[in-house]
Amino acid sequence: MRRPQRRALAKQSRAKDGDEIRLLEAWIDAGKPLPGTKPPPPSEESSAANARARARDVVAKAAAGDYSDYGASTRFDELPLSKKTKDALRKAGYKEMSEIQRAALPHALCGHDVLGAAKTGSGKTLAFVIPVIEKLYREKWSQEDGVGCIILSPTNDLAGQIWEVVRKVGKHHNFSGGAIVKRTGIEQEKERINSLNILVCTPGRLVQHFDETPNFDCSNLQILVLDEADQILDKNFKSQVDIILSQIPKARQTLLFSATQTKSVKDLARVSLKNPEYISVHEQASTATPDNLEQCAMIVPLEQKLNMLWSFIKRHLKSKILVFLSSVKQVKFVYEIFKKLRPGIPLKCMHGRMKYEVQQAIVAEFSESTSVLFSTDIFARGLDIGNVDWVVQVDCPESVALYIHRVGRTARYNKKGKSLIFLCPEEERMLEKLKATESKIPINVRKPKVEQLEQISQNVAAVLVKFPNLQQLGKRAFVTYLKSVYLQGDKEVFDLSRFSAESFAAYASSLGLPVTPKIRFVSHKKNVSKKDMKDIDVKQMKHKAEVIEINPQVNRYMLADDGPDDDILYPKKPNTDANIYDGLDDILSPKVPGTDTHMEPEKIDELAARPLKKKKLKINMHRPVGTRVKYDDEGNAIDPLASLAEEVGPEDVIHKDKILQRYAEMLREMQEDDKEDKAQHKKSLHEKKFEKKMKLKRRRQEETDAVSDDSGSEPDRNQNMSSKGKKKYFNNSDDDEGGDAAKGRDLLAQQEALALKLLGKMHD
Ligand SMILES: Nc1ncnc2c1ncn2[C@@H]1O[C@H](COP(=O)(O)OP(=O)(O)OP(=O)(O)O)[C@@H](O)[C@H]1O
Repeated sequence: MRRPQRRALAKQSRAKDGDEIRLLEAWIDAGKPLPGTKPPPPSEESSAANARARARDVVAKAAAGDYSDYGASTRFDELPLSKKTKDALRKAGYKEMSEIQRAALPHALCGHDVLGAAKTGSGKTLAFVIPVIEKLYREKWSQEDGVGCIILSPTNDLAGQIWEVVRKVGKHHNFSGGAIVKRTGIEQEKERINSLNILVCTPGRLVQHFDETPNFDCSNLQILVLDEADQILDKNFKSQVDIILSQIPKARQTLLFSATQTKSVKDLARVSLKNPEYISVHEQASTATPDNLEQCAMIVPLEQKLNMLWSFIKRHLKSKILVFLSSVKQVKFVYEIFKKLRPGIPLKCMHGRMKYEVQQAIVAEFSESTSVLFSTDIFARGLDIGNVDWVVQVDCPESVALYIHRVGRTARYNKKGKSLIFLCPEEERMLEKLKATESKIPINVRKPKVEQLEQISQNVAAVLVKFPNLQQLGKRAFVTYLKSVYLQGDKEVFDLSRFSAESFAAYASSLGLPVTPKIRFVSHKKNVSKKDMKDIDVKQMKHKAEVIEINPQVNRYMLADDGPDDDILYPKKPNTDANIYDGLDDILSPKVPGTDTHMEPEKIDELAARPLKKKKLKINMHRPVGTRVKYDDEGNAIDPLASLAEEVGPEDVIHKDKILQRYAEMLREMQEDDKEDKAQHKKSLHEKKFEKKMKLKRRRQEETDAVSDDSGSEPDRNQNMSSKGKKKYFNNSDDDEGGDAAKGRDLLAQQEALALKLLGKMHD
């Protein structure tokens, strides 16, 4: 009895969906925004009650065939969205649209390709998730239709986060989908991937499925989304994205979003956008970063960075702080050391070498509690953690764009936040870039209060003595930091030759290391695959912790999931928004009025307290690729040619001349051996022959003796016979043949002996 009822209900619901889809399609078509149009500013009279009434009115009119121009909507419920989506949005607390949502949703809903740019934390995720769900709903997509949408994200964690938003918004719909991340094994994924309608994944994982999953089919794809599009389209993902684009239909909708959007025509041509809407809602804004973000920079010499970070944390024990370092080793080292030194606030660390579940657990914990999270750039883009008070960049970001993404982990969606970046004096150029008008970053330079700077190098050294394994980690943190600087593409900012050998030594000692680890920079073969290069590095690091070779072709991202010290201070540049920095008084820096951004030399002397006068390393970073710079024990660069002899060890290179010489020697030896063998063989033949002769002689003698004992005639006959026999023995043709055969055997034996010798020599 129940079954027919259920079937009837399903039928009813399908009919209802069908009606709703017809209504939505008519509404979308009738009220769609004209290409290139932006929404008008929201009207003033929007009390919550008014807005709700207006939304009800809009929907009622649409149902009656009077479709509104939804391009001007300010609330989600004024848009031509399915009831299921609206209900989910309402339950999740999303009512008013953000600026990017207002601008992008009307275009995306009516099927336009969109290239969306808006500040970090401004709600870009919903701006692409809603159109995805609505498109599949209107297409009546079901499990049997296979993959209808792919959302690409640069990291697994971000893919997981986006999937959660898809789940939240699509919870009343019947789509299947998932974040294809390393949590589930690839084999399990292969089994289910063809039945998923919405895939959220990294380009690498998707390509793996194209390569390995039988019958993996995306030929029905309706929408492709690239979150953090500029990163997905950059050279690090190029080959993977090209494969993906070759496997999906060209007739699709494409949505590209990022806070730092690509404007490269080449990039956009690759994704074959069709009349895209370029929506950059904050293009006219005075800042590229969130308005509620207070930003500050400090010039900190390499060897004082750890002290500075420690002192900062000790003064912010009630804050949620996200700290960016440039390599996994640094993250691990700083985390382990600070944990041992107990600053009085929970510490966490996160990097790409962790299991996905562990990363998720850490993110969840960090969201909940006041703590310090040390992280690589795996966390820099997209991740949405509530209420981060401070973002501290201990190591300089590789670009202004990365700076924007890192600081964007705080001050999200109307919340307040603060950020602090430590820059070495050698990286001063980055400060200029951040302050450049076109960067639109209102950053304020502060100088720390020296008296509040805690010197922890000795404590760190004591920890290393107690925990020797941390010493290894310290060495690796040291070398990977230098490595990351060396591998940076922007040599205006990252130039190791600007650092003195003494600052390296002081940096090593600030990490508690008793000696400065040796570093060697090497260029490896061209055309080595990224994976191989990574392996080379890892291998080298495994067996020689102190001498690390750096391949300039190793991409920086490879390290990412793999720092600096003293305070030099810039006087603060006058800023018309000076009072927005009031909240920063509590870092370690009093405000210094003035316009000059030069370093104060007396401060450098006072604070850096460097043991020796700076001596510049003679490193030519602009040398042609393929040459190697080596350093001696003091850290001085050795002339590449001078070090060539040393570099080319017998085990490294096989010399052709030497090989030929060795072969000639072997041949001579073998010929001599040959002569000896022949002589030996001849001798042994002679001996045998002689022995036979003697035997015969003896026998004949015996016979003669026997005959002489007999009667007369017979012995002559016998003698004749024996002499005949003797003659016959030596002269008959059989015997002649036997002699040739013996010669042949001898020759064969000689050859075998020779071959054996030759083999023996070769093995030697
Ligand atoms: N309309 C809205 N109303 C209320 N909160 C919203 C709205 N849209 C988004 N949010 C919230 O704002 C926060 C940031 O959103 P989201 O992660 O989409 O930002 P983003 O622009 O993608 O940032 P990023 O550039 O860092 O990736 C999230 O916590 C999200 O839940």
